[in-house]
Amino acid sequence: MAAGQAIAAIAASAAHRPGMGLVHRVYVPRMLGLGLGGLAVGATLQQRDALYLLWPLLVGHALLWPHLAHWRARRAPQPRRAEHVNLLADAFGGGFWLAAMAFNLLPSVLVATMLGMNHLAVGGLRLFRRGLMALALGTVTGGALLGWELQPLATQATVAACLPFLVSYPLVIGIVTYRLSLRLAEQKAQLRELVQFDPLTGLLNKMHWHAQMESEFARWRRSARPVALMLLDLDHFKRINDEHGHPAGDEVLRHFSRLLRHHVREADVAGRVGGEEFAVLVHDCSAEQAQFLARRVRAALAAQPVPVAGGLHVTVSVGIAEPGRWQRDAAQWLAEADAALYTAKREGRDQVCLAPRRPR
Ligand SMILES: Nc1nc2c(ncn2[C@@H]2O[C@H](COP(=O)(O)OP(=O)(O)OP(=O)(O)O)[C@@H](O)[C@H]2O)c(=O)[nH]1
Repeated sequence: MAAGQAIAAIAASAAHRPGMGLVHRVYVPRMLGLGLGGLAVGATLQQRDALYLLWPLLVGHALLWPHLAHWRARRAPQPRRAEHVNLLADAFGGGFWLAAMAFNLLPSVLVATMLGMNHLAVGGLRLFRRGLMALALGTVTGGALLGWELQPLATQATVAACLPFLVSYPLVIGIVTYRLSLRLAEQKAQLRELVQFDPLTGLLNKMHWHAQMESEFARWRRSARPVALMLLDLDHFKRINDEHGHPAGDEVLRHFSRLLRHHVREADVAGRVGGEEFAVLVHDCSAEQAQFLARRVRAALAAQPVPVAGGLHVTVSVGIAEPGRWQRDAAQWLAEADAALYTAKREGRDQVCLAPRRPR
């Protein structure tokens, strides 16, 4: 993906309010969890001939609450916080049903475990602890309203009613987690693009190109494999901006970067290191050989006017330097290429200059 697309993708996701992703992610699991959990609770209520009044409450909680919770969180100024409150309300409701089921062991453990899993997944230990408190509060409320009873054994029908919840809910959570991890990997790749590449040209940006230059210099010190550093600076670029506007200047930069990419090899490292300044690390190449490459780039630029403002003729000045034992560090290597570029500018532009050779 080009760096420009990465910016657009990240900007698009930033356009959503923070926390909306969470609100959408918990919607389906809550619908399924409460729907199938409600089935297990219903079977237990049936088993113990519970209060008639509990049935509409159960239907409302299992079938209506997930939509109400989603609607509430979507409209909240802070969706993430609202969703956390919803999750605590889930726990309170769960606690109430534990008391209403007279702590029937299988559905009670199932409900408490699934709630705990949700809280841990969404808000870590902090939400888990708060969820436990909400669960306890719901249990106390249920016990106080309905009386404290203990009927831990489940009938066959209750066990059967627990199975769909037991089987499907972890699978759904698995799918949600997998999709989340895919999204995170995608965003990580987008961020990597942003950190490394120049959004206008798609070449390496200054910071990353400099890092490559440093490691290339270190590699050369170890192996002495030839490498040349080429600095290319478009001539009188300010005039292009002034006479034809900034967008035309941007098109010139894009045009030149395409041309540069076309002429260097895949292994060479090209970057945009300033407004209209580009740099290439040309591998397995002496300064003299790099000079041929630079002349080819210069000739190609001269032969292909940039397709803006009826065809703009642009020229480029180039400075080239090799690494040498006399250089303390990569910065000195770069300074020599820069001095050669300065010579090319001073001597009339549109030309290629080599840094003077020194004894190795
Ligand atoms: N369109 C556009 N212009 C840029 C960008 N970045 C820097 N510039 C412009 O590039 C111009 C560079 O001008 P100078 O440094 O004076 O260089 P120059 O006009 O090319 O002159 P010489 O290098 O001496 O030939 C400035 O006008 C900057 O505003 C960019 O991303 N897009």
